[in-house]
Amino acid sequence: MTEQLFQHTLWRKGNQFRVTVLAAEDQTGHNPATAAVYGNPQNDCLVRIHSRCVYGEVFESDDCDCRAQLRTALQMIDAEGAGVVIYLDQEGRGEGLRNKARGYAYSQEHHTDTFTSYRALGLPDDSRSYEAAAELLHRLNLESVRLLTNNPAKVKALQDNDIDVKRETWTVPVSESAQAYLEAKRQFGHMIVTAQAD
Ligand SMILES: Nc1nc2c(ncn2[C@@H]2O[C@H](COP(=O)(O)OP(=O)(O)OP(=O)(O)O)[C@@H](O)[C@H]2O)c(=O)[nH]1
Repeated sequence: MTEQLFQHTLWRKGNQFRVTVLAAEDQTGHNPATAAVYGNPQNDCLVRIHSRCVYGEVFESDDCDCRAQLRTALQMIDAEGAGVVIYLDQEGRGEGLRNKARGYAYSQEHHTDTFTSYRALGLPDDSRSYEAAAELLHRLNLESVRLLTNNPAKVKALQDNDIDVKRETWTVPVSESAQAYLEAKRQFGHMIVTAQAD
């Protein structure tokens, strides 16, 4: 089925932005890829592709960097006046909340990091896909972007979908309790330079 863009505006901290939802017309029951589009983004604009984390973003858990990254990306793009934040409903690195919660419980019982726990539970390290994000960028006429990420899989996924990517190195200050998570991501190949505690 052909996917369509559904668009409208919202306000954030006094600035208006455009919401762009990429979905099949009759798509209900799960959340499609969504973009917050600031200003009039052109090639080489700042882009953040962010996967859902209910613990960090909604419950304000300090155990991961998800909330800090999302807020920082929104602030940076808002400050530049143009750019895109794409939000993907890919909780728990694509495994969903049930398996994410199982992983957390396993980690707390066995003192393992998140990747070790997933493996012990027979789950893939990361089952996310970024095709919908690439499609959204194409629909926004963006062929090259400055991507806010430390995750090489996101860079490769966009490149594989014919988008030229310059990785925007960033360091988002996070609390002490997120350091173990950052270290696990680093060992898994994320290009995290330093992790600052606030
Ligand atoms: N299983 C599990 N998933 C987590 C944990 N903390 C965060 N996540 C998930 O990890 C993913 C983080 O996604 P993003 O913030 O988009 O990106 P990233 O892969 O960390 O890479 P960056 O672009 O560098 O931030 C989301 O799917 C979260 O739900 C955790 O402790 N355990």
